[in-house]
Amino acid sequence: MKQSQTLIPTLKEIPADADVTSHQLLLRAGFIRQNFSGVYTFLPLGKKVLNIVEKVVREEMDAIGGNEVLMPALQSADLWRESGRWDKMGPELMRLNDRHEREFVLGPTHEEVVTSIVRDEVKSYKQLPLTVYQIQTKFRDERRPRFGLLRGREFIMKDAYSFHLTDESLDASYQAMYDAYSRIFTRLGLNFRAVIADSGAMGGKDTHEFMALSKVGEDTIAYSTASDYAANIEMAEVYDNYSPSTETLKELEKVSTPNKKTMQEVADFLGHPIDKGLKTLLFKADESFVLVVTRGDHEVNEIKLKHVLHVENIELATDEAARELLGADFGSLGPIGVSEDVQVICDLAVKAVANVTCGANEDGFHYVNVNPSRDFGEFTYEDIRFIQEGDLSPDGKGTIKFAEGIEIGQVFKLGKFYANQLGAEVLNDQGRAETLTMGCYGIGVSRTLAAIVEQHHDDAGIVWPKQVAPFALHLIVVNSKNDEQVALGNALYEQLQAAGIEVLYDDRKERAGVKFAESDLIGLPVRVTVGKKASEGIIELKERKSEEKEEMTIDALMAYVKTI
Ligand SMILES: O=C(C[C@@H]1CCCCN1)Cn1cnc2cc(Cl)c(F)cc2c1=O
Ligand SMILES: [Mg+2]
Ligand SMILES: [Mg+2]
Repeated sequence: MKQSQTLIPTLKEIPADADVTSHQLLLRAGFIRQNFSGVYTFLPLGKKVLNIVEKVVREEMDAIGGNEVLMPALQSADLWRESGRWDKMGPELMRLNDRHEREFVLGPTHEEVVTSIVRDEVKSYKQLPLTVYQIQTKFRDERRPRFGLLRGREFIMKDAYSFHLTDESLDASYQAMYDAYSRIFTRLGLNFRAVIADSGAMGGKDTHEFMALSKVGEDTIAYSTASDYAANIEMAEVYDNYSPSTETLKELEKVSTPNKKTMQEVADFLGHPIDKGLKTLLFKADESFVLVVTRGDHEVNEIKLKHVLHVENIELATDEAARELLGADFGSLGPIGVSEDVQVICDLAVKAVANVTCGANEDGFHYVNVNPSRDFGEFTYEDIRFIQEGDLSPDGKGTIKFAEGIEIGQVFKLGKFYANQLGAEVLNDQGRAETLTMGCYGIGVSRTLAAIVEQHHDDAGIVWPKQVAPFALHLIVVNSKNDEQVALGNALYEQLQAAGIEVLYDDRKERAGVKFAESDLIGLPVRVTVGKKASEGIIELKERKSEEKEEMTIDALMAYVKTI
C-alpha cells in the first residue's frame, strides 16, 4: 500500500480524553477514530489488524469443528421475552421499535437467537454435538464507555455456541474451546492467563475467563507462585489450614466504646491489632437477612457469599434494617445473642481466633474476650472472604500473588437454561424428546486488538508482534525530491511485493523527520530507509522492537526478508 493513496491520520499530541496507552496510540497512529462515546471507526490500518485477528480466530474455530454462521444484530423482543431477559435486563440492553411499533433489541449476545435456530432446525440426536460461531458486532449500552476499544458500546465479538445431549459431550467441547483459545491468544502474541471465573447472570456450571495481563485491566487475578492455579479474585478459594487457637479463653466482657464505629477506631480504642477484632456485617440475600462475620483485616467476597447461599441477589442491609433486626447500626453489630432466625456465617479464618472483640448489638458497646465456639449461637464456617496476596494457594502449592487483567475471552458451560426456556429438544436414540445442554464461548475481538497494543508498545509508539502487524515492512524514501532515492524506493516496493512481502510504502512528499516519527508510531516490525546511499545501492534496515539499525545492499535485504 502506498501512503500517498491511503488514509493514516496520525496525531502529534496525546488526545485529551484518552487515558490508556492503547487508546492513545490507536488514535495517534491513525488506526481508529471515535464517532461518538463508545463507538469507533476502524481506519485502514486498524481494519487490517482486525482482519488478521479474525483470521486467527476463524482458523482455530474451524480447526475444532466450529461452523461459521452470521446471525442478525437485530433481534426480536419476543425471543428475549421467552428467555425472560426482556424484563430482567436493564438500560444496558439497547431496545428499539420498527415502523410498525414492533419491539426489537440490538444484540448484546446471541443465546436466544442461536437457540431458536437450533430449536427449529435440529430434531435428532444424530445432529449433535453441534458448534456454531460468528464474528459479529455487539451492542451494549455501557454506562461508562472508556479506554477506547477496551470498553465500547458497539464492539466485535466472536461468539460460539455448542449443543449437546450429555454433559460429557459438553465437557469435551468446553475443553476443545479452552485449548483453542490458548492457541489463539498465543498466536496473537499475548501474555494471558486462563482463570477460574464466576458465571455471573449466566448461571450454569464451570466457566473460565481468559485474561490479558495488563496494569489497565479491570479484573484482578489471584495466581499461585508455584503452580498453574489462577482464578478471578471473585472466585479464588482460601486454603483452609485454620486450626483452633491454643490461647486460654478469657472471661467475656461487655465494654463501652463511645462513638467508636470503624474496625480501626474500636481496635485503637481497645488497644488491639485490627485482626483481633471481628467484623460483622448484615446482608440482604434475596429476601432474607444473613449476618456475616470475618476477621477485622479481611473483606467479605459477595460473589462467594452468593454461591454459598445459592441466591441471586446479595447486598449490604441498611442501617435501619440492622437496627430493627439487631438493635444497633453497623458500627456495633455482633453475632452474640442474635435470635435463632438470623442466619450467621463466619469466614474460615474465624476458626482460629481467640479472645477477640465484636459488636454488642448496642450502639457504643462491644464485647471483648469473645470466643466464637463458646459465645456464638448457631453458625457455620464458610469460605467467604477475598483471598489476599501472600495467602497459601488453594492447591497447597506456593502462595498467592495478584495481577491485573483485561478479560479478552470467556468460556461457559451454560447448561439447559436457554434450551428449556425456548423449547430446544431432540429425539434421543430411544425416540424420546430430550432438552439440549449448551456451552457458550466469547472472545472480545476488538478488545483483544487493544490488549495487544497494551502489551506491545514503547515510548515511540506501537510495536506490533510480527504475526499481527498490518504490514510486514515499512519502506521509506527520505528525500522525495531526489530522483535516485525515489527510483530505488519504487523499484524496491515492486521487488519486495513480488517476494510476497506486505509493504507500507511511504512515498509522500513529507519531511523525513515526520516520516520516521509516524513510522515509529505505526509500529511495523521492520523499516527500510532509502536515503543518501541510494546511489551506492545501500539501504538502512531498522528492526522496530530492538531499534537496531544496519546498512545493507539490496541483495542482502532480499535475503533477509525471506526470514521474516
Ligand atoms: O454475553 C454473555 C455470555 C456469553 C459470553 C460469550 C458469548 C456468548 N454470550 C454475558 N452477557 C454479558 N453482557 C450482557 C449485556 C446485556 Cl445488555 C445483555 F442483554 C446480556 C448480556 C450477557 O448475556
Ligand atoms: Mg468480570
Ligand atoms: Mg466475565
